[in-house]
Amino acid sequence: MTQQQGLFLTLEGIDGAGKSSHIEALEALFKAQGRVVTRTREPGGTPLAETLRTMILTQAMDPLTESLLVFAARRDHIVQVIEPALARGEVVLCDRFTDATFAYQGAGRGFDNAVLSTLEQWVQARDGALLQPALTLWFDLPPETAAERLAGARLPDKFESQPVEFFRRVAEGYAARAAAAPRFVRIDANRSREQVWAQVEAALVQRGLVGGVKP
Ligand SMILES: Nc1ncnc2c1ncn2[C@@H]1O[C@H](COP(=O)(O)OP(=O)(O)OP(=O)(O)O)[C@@H](O)[C@H]1O
Ligand SMILES: Cc1cn([C@H]2C[C@H](O)[C@@H](COP(=O)(O)O)O2)c(=O)[nH]c1=O
Repeated sequence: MTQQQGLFLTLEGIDGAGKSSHIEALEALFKAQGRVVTRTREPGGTPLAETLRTMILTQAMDPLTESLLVFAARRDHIVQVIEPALARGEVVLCDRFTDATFAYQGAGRGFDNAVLSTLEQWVQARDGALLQPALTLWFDLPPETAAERLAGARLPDKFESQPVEFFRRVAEGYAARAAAAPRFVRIDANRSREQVWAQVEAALVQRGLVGGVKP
């Protein structure tokens, strides 16, 4: 039997946009197609990267330190989890990846995009190219609505405690990334869960990544 090609798919959006609410159904959808799925997240996905995640999400630090820790976690995640899973022909579903760094540290914190691009080159170099997702589902939701959804849902972490202006900049960062890369699919997240899921499923079907099977 020929091995299937690995597929790297990421979910992006501001905090509270609804990514995590759909990742389980996405996993089920690919499994229903006979695919093996590695579901993971950033920052995190390995013991070392999860330790770094705790630091990043709980401790105050300057934007360069934050960026270096995010990319250090990413490097370990790529080497230990993402690349091996892709080499085995699996579907890697990752809750956030480098677009989040450009959106949060770049647009949100105002950190230098050129430095982030250099770190990206170092960390994601792969056979003379850059490891990038094949598809990025961008959950686009107004920051005010995201804040309403998160209010009372859980205790806010360091990023979730930021004012709405921060998330406006992060959302603009995502919009700029999406305009520059055809791998992005905008999901209108300001809809019911069912309507959001219908857009996700349609995006995958349109690109021939899954058949029309319901999970
Ligand atoms: N379409 C929707 N309509 C209303 N509420 C929603 C919808 N989708 C998700 N929610 C709720 O909004 C909150 C945030 O959703 P979720 O945790 O999936 O967002 P997220 O993008 O993963 O956030 P984070 O990145 O901060 O983890 C949750 O309480 C969830 O139940
Ligand atoms: C990958 C990545 C993440 N962040 C921020 C974005 C979120 O606020 C948290 C992760 O929390 P989630 O509930 O798992 O979404 O980390 C960041 O600032 N930079 C990054 O590169």
